[in-house]
Amino acid sequence: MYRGYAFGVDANAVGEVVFTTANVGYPESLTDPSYKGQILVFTSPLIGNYGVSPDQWESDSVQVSGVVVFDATSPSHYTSVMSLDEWLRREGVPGIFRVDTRALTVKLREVGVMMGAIANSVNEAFRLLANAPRYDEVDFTRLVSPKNIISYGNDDRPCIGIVDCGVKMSIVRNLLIRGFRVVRYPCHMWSKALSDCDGVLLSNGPGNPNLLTYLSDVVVDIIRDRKPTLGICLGHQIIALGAGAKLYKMKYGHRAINKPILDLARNRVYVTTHNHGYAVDPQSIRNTGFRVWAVQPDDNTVEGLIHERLPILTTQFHPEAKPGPHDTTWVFDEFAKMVMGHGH
Ligand SMILES: NC(=O)CC[C@H](N)C(=O)O
Repeated sequence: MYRGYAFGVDANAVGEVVFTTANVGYPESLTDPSYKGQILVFTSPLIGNYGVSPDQWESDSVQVSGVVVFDATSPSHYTSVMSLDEWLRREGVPGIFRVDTRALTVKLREVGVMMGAIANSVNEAFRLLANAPRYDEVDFTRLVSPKNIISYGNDDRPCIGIVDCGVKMSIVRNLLIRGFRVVRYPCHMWSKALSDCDGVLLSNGPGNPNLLTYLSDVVVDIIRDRKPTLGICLGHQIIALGAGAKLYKMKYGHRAINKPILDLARNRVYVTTHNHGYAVDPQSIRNTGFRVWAVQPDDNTVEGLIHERLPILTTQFHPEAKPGPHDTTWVFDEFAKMVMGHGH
């Protein structure tokens, strides 16, 4: 139990408690649909310094279940239209501040991520936890996937179909600036994305990828159609699963904007943005037709796969960054080349 003071909306929250070490980019993180179902702890002590502005949002609402910070500060920035506190009130999301986030992070690192609740009393917290389903058992993707098809850009351009499991808007923007038309499909409509578009992007998204059995055939069809494909984060995990590899749940995941990845093909290191709690078992890649092209050098997590023969590329990290460094936006250039027929 960690005591603190309430901010944001006056309500309870329950979810998987995870931490991010990102010291900036809280508006982007809080609107990242991949955080659905999670209570996000910021290890950086001052969150809110530069307020909130809609051009920072990665989706149209705050996606986390609750926010834990040491200090929720008042904003001082010319782009800010509201404080973090006001934003969370409007969005109906509770926060708690003056929590010893260092002690909480050490606990999560040592024991692993776990379900947690933000509540006004211990009894209330226990009641919430007793009634909540476990994070790993809920299909959160269904909650953040769009209900209808959404298109961006001119019809005369080559088209990328996003199988949208909760895509971050920066991914859409990275495709638009490379001259593509972009169409977001509800994830159960993946076969239409394949048939209607020149390339396919399997997006990031929340929750346990093993539950998404309705997406397992997408990989079979991508391989059969030789469809140029980019898989990002959850999309990378779906491609790995569909190819016959296995996933495991990490003890406390990678959520940061300064994670190194080692590019084994180019022998280079990039600093990248991560937000994942599951990862691909490297042993299980053998005989799938894929090879590992990137790893995280601290713990050897698989950070990218590439097909031996077909134009299929994946990243466990986030090439779109937001928040984070732009070292790996070239991944979108590679994908663009694959779609235009002169890449890998
Ligand atoms: N950002 C993502 O796409 C996250 C993927 C998956 N939900 C995980 O936690 O590993």
